[in-house]
Amino acid sequence: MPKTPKTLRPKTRGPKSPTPKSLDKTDGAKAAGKKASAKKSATTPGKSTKHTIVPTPLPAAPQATSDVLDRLFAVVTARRGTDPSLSHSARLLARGRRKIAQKFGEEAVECLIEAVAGNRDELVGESADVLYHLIVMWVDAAVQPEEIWAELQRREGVSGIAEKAARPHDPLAG
Ligand SMILES: N=c1c2ncn([C@@H]3O[C@H](COP(=O)(O)OP(=O)(O)OP(=O)(O)O)[C@@H](O)[C@H]3O)c2ncn1[C@@H]1O[C@H](COP(=O)(O)O)[C@@H](O)[C@H]1O
Repeated sequence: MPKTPKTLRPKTRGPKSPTPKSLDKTDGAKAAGKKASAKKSATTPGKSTKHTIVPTPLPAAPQATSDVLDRLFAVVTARRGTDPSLSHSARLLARGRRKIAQKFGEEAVECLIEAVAGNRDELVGESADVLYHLIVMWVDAAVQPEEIWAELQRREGVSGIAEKAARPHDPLAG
């Protein structure tokens, strides 16, 4: 039976909407303020009192940073050789390099489709899929994330235009 195209399958992962509003500190404080003033007017109808209710700030959501990539790499590395029925990473790693590369390619294509279509939220979700599958590929190939970070750092401050112009001229390139 032909496989259902992945784009038609329901996605179980991927933030389809940005950070929930309830996690937003500013909105939370606003909401708490509204609630407090509603309470206040309910207890003192038509008259203001000298009591001020200070809203309790909601705890801030932990800041998401790119450190998550290092943590994900450690988790995927630890999954290697574990029960494939319990871990998607273990399953992918057990299926081998070709399958891992294929999955990465599929996710990359889905990512570019969303980019071209201008679907911003879907692009965020697909980008996370691409990074996850790229990390599985690094684990399979025994590439450490630090090697990638070092390569990016080496390139820092070097314009791509300047780098290309400095390459030895290839007479066959025209
Ligand atoms: N970030 C991810 C992540 N992104 C996507 N996926 C999974 O990737 C799968 C993609 O499904 P597909 O149908 O495309 O792929 P498939 O099941 O290989 O299907 P076929 O193509 O073989 O038919 C889904 O099961 C997603 O849940 C992920 N699975 C795991 N992680 C991270 O990896 C950690 C470890 O996960 P496990 O290894 O599953 O414990 C988790 O805690 C997460 O942090």
